[in-house]
Parts: sequence; structure tokens; C-alpha cells
Amino acid sequence: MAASIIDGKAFAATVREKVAGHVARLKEENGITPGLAVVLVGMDPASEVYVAAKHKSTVEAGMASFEHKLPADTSEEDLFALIDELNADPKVHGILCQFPVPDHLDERRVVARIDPSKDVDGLSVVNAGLLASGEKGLVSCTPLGCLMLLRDQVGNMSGKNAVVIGRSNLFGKPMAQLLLQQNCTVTIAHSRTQDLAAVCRDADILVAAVGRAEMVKRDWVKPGATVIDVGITRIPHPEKPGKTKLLGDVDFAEVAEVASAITPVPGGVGPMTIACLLANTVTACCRANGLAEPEGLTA
Ligand SMILES: Nc1nc(=O)c2c([nH]1)NC[C@@H]1CN(c3ccc(C(=O)N[C@@H](CCC(=O)O)C(=O)O)cc3)C=[N+]21
Repeated sequence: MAASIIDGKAFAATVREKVAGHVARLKEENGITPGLAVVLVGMDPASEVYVAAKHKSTVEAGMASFEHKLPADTSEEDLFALIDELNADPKVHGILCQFPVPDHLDERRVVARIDPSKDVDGLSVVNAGLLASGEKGLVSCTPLGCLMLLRDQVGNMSGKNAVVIGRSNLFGKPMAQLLLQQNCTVTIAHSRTQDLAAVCRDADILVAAVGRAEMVKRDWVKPGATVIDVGITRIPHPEKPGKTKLLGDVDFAEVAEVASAITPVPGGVGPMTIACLLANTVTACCRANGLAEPEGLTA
């Protein structure tokens, strides 16, 4: 039986609509406009595309967007001075520093400089700790987006076996925490895992975030499993010269024949990431102003 294809693009549009509704209410009833600041250091072409997409979605949702493009040789001192300014600016409710940053900068130190209550990437030690303790913080956008898709697709996840391939702070670890909160039995697999295929075959929910194109094959997947593909590898397009094509971590054509549901790449998890960035900004804005949190936009 062929899997149903989870339409992340359509779902993200509904999230963005909800966000826009909350934003309109905040403006009307409270005179507050949620604001997101995005900092880009250097001119990585992929990052420029993402940052432009974030700016567009932020404005479309009715929020204020503050873009800061800094030269590649910006010193830590100058970057920190900007972050300190944004931390102190009441018009800015969310701050994101686009990664990767140039080699002379240290991502961990950059994240640590951002006020945790404005850390809409959920990367700070404070937000990671709050999530691990089951308390309210800000949750990294991509795992939050995957959770929203899973809640919609699977519903009650209690007791299910969930396997997350990948253990990064940005994705694997927070994803595992969210699945644990849903009462899944969670396994975090990674590059050193023995017999990864066998571990994956146990999963009712399989989340792949390793960054290796089409690594997950048909025989890695339990029949009827729900498969979430977080990978994005850009390759030269096989048919169209000069164009590129995106591949996920899952061999989509094969796995779609055994899974019950699967996210495509593109059009799956990716669009949810930006939608959740907007959602986190609204959440941060409500908290900063002592207002009730938006419903349906948090973990
Ligand atoms: N501090 C930080 N936070 C991030 O969240 C962050 C980051 N740095 N650096 C780069 C990665 C990547 N990322 C994506 C966002 C949207 C799509 C997305 O919308 N993808 C579309 C298509 C994109 C296309 O066609 O190029 C899709 O999958 O359908 C993908 C990837 C956020 N990231």
C-alpha cells in the first residue's frame, strides 16, 4: 500500500494563518507588533535565500522584521554589541542568528549571548534545559514543526516506538525530548549506532535527520510506520543543467511503498521550520508582555 504524503507546505500555511490571526489581535487589542530580528554574518548563498524567505514570511504574517547583514569578517565583539542591542530592544521579541557563521566565530558563544526569552531557535542552554525538564521555554523550530505534523498525522503517540536518527542540539536532542513528552519510547540513533537498520525497523515513528541523502531504505522501515524526513541535501539537478534538486535523508520512492505516511522533500518539514519561527516569535512576544500564550502554536 502506498503511503499518504504529509503536505508540510499546506500545514505550514495553516500555522502561518494562525500566527497572522494572533498578530492581528495583538496589534488591535494590545497595540503590540511582534518583531523578529535575523542576523546574518557573511554571504553564504544558501543562507541568503533562507534569510530572505524568513523576512518575507515575517512581513506577510504582519510582524516587524529586522534584518542585520554583517560582513564576513565581523568580530565577535561587534556581533555581540549588536546582539546586546537587540536583547535590550523592546520591539524585538525574537532573535535568530543564521548558521553557519564564519569560522572565526563560535556558534555556542553566539547563542549564549542571546537573551533566552528571545532565543526563538531554542538553542540556548536555558531553553534546552527547560525542554528537558518539561518546563516552558522556546523549542527549536524544526522539531516543533515535526511535532505539529505528527500530532496531526498520528494523533495519540503514547507507547509508540519513536526513533530519531541524529543527535544535534538543533534537532535530534530536542526532537527526542518532544517525543518523550508525548509518551513515546524514544531511541536516539546516530553514526555510531550498531545495526542502524534494525533499530529503525522497530520504529512506529521514524525521524531522519542525518544529512545523508537517501540513506534510509525500504528495508529500514516497519510496514505502516510514519516517516518524517528532516534531511536537505542539494545536488545538481540530474536532468536540468544549472539547476539544483533537494534530496531528503529518506529514499522516498522506496520507503513510500511501506510506510503509512511520509513527508516529502521539499514540501515537508522545511516549510514548517519557518512557520514555527513565526510561531515562536509570537509566543515570545506574548510572554514578554505578560499576555496569554497563543493556543496551538507551542509544544
Ligand atoms: N540559526 C539557524 N536556525 C535555523 O533554523 C536554520 C539555520 N540557522 N541555518 C540553516 C537551517 C536550514 N533551515 C531551513 C529552513 C527552511 C527550509 C525550507 O523552507 N525548505 C523548503 C524548500 C527550500 C528550497 O527549495 O530551497 C522545503 O523543504 O520544502 C529549509 C531549511 C533553517 N535553518
